[in-house]
Amino acid sequence: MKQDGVILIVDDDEDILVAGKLLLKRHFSSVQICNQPENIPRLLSEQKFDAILLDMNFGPGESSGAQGYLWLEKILEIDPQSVVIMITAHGGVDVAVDAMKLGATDFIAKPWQNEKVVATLSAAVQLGRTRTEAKDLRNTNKVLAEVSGASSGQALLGNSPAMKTVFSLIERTAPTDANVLILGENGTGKELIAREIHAQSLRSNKVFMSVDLGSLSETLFESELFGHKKGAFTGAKEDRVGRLQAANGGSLFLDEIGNLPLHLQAKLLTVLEQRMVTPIGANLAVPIDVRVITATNVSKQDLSLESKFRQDLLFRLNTVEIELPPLRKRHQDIAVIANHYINLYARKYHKPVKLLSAKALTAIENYPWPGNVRALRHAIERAIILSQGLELEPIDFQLDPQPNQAGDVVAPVSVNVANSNTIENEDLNLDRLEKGAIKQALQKHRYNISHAAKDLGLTRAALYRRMEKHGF
Ligand SMILES: Nc1ncnc2c1ncn2[C@@H]1O[C@H](COP(=O)(O)OP(=O)(O)OP(=O)(O)O)[C@@H](O)[C@H]1O
Repeated sequence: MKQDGVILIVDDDEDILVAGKLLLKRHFSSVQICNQPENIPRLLSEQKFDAILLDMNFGPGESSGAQGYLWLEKILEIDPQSVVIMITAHGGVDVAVDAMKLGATDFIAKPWQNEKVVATLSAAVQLGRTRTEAKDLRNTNKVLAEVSGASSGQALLGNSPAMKTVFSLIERTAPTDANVLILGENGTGKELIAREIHAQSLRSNKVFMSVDLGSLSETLFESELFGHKKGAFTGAKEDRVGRLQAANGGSLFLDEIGNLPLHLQAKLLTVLEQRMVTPIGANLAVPIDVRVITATNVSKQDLSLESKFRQDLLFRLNTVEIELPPLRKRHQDIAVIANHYINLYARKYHKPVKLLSAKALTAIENYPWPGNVRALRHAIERAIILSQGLELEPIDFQLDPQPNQAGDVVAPVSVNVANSNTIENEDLNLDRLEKGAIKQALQKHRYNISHAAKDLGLTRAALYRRMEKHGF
């Protein structure tokens, strides 16, 4: 069977070209020949060759190899990944060795032995493919690092004294490698802050790896974080690199760290102390270099309970602590964030940019936003889509009257599906029932997404998707 490989033979001796083509055609999928090296740049620009067989001497009586060196250099200049095999005259080993110092992969001496030529080219083609794959991988990694490492393109906004303190903390902390713990309710912008820290850090051109511990099932935690070897447990069909290892060189953002079970807290602590990670089922530990940024919506008070969170791990994680107050406690941020998203969604939905009416601004500034900035953002998106007037009015925001200033829930909820198997409400529309159940769960758990998701039997990610769908 022919090997998948595209080969180019460059030689001014027609006999060599014909013999080489006849031989190699039987073993490789494509063989091209060229009797004038001047055509090499054009050929390389037209096609990718897995291996190039290049003569050392062109022109009658030439034996110095100078032409071969020249064209070898030219080829590597055009594509440094090229795999070039030199064709040397009998006894021209010195010349071949010099060519290899310049970057040739191997050489074949004339007159050649067919088996040797095929074997050399077969290895060369494989090397060529591996080099191309490695280059593609490097490029993919670079793009991934750029995409994930960038500040997500989202502006971190705020005028409040609390946000000014946060900006200053980010600026001072980012360039150090200090671990940072971000505390705040769901939707306050913890992930945005983590990305900003990474973007302003010396690791900004490396990967930013985010792991939402709130949406992982307990069985997945360990393998997701630490990785596993093939066969380490039922279902481990192949080796898997853990997130800690994948974040090597960059920053690892562990969201909802409060959800990490106690026994894995111990394992994480060991990894951070030793800067080594051992995938499940592996014998060898792998060194890692990551900056760890964590976030949680668990209160500081709860986090300092040894029964819930290992205090030695907490001290490792909270070298710097950033506390993000809920939006209702920093209403000076509301106008600037609202205007930013009005512009963004007007562009997205091809709508005219509208101003907030004075009444609308007062309404959103006085609303307690139990879902914080995430909910404000969704409310703006909905308002942009629905608004028909010249300005955005309070009615466009469909603000629920239920929470009072302190964020306490006081309003009754219209749909009750939580405690009974029979649905008393007349409305059996599944979509509305789902919306009602989500609303009820969010209110019950004061917009704690992890708890609401658990109550609804959903992962956090699934709840977010549904919240988005229903415009929460
Ligand atoms: N200061 C801010 N300026 C602009 N947008 C913000 C700000 N804070 C949060 N947002 C937006 O609000 C949404 C939620 O932010 P983010 O995911 O960072 O919150 P979080 O606290 O990590 O939430 P969770 O605890 O649920 O994971 C995002 O769309 C984010 O862009």
